[in-house]
Amino acid sequence: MKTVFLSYPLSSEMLLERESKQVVAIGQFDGIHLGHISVISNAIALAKEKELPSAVVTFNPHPKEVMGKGNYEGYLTPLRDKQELLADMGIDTLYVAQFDEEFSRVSPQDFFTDVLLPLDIDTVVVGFDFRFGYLGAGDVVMLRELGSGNMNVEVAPPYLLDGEKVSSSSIRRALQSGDLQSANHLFGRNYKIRGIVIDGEKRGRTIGFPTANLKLDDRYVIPAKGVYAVRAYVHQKWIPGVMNVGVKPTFHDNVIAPSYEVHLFHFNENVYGEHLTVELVHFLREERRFPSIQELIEQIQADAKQAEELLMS
Ligand SMILES: Cc1cc2nc3c(=O)[nH]c(=O)nc-3n(C[C@H](O)[C@H](O)[C@H](O)COP(=O)(O)O)c2cc1C
Ligand SMILES: Nc1ncnc2c1ncn2[C@@H]1O[C@H](COP(=O)(O)OP(=O)(O)OP(=O)(O)O)[C@@H](O)[C@H]1O
Repeated sequence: MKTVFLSYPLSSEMLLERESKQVVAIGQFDGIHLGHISVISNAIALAKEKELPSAVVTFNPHPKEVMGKGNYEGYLTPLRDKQELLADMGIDTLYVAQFDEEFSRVSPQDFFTDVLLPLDIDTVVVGFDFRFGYLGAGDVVMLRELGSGNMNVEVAPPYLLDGEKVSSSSIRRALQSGDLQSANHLFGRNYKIRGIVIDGEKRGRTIGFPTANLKLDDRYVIPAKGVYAVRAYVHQKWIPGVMNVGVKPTFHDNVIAPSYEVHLFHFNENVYGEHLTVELVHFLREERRFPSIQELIEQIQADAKQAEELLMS
């Protein structure tokens, strides 16, 4: 998959020499959840049928990060994860439109004329509630009007699960409240985060549970504080383990930023400075303050046993 970065207004260097038209899905697609997958698969199927290449247009940073003045809760799939997932799905080109204040003020008409038309689109695929342009003033009715005579417009119906529209917002809420099971159900896969292993306080070893402390690579949505059964991709293998996301209240007061600590089972290799991908499989319990270190150790032993059983089943 090629990734092409676009900034507004588009220049000719951003537009590759094209041999044919293409089928393009447009959206923020943070999470690449089941709803997004249905829209994108629609584009891929149409592209196959028409023997044309497939593409996705997305926006980066997330418009809510740019417009939200720092209140943004984080990404489910930062750009790198999005690229990986879309490449795996078989998308040929990913267009990443640089989202900034100026781009946010582009009208729906100008977005169509200045961004979509130059992409040489045969068919554009969007979800039923797609909005575009300044203040989200453009919708699928307007897209069909603008498209008429220029390109086909395909609108994917709502993708529902248990009667509700699958959305990035509902997945963010589920992750933040410890409902990992719902989040993973809505993703259609397990949530993953990626980070580099940094020095911790080196206490883990002394309590019998050495942990790899992660500094996340991107501004991910912070999952609920607590203990998770996980698998980590390290040295080309998926290794089961437990992760604590939290502030270690047994040892610290007034810590705000949570740490991500992973204890891998039956693993004794040096991973400092390496990048780990951690897949969150089950939420086990909330983080607690223990009256003694011994009680914390006993609880971690129980967590590890429970995680190992769950991950084996
Ligand atoms: C599975 C697991 C569960 C944990 N649960 C808690 C907890 O409930 N409360 C707490 O204060 N610390 C908890 N911790 C964090 C430990 O206190 C921490 O791993 C230890 O202090 C080592 O920290 P360090 O690697 O920064 O040295 C947990 C750690 C693991 C691996
Ligand atoms: N459940 C769904 N069914 C069908 N189309 C969807 C669904 N969710 C999103 N889409 C479509 O996918 C594209 C990207 O949507 P977007 O990422 O804004 O959706 P979202 O998951 O609802 O996000 P948020 O919760 O942040 O509003 C849009 O074209 C949108 O209409």
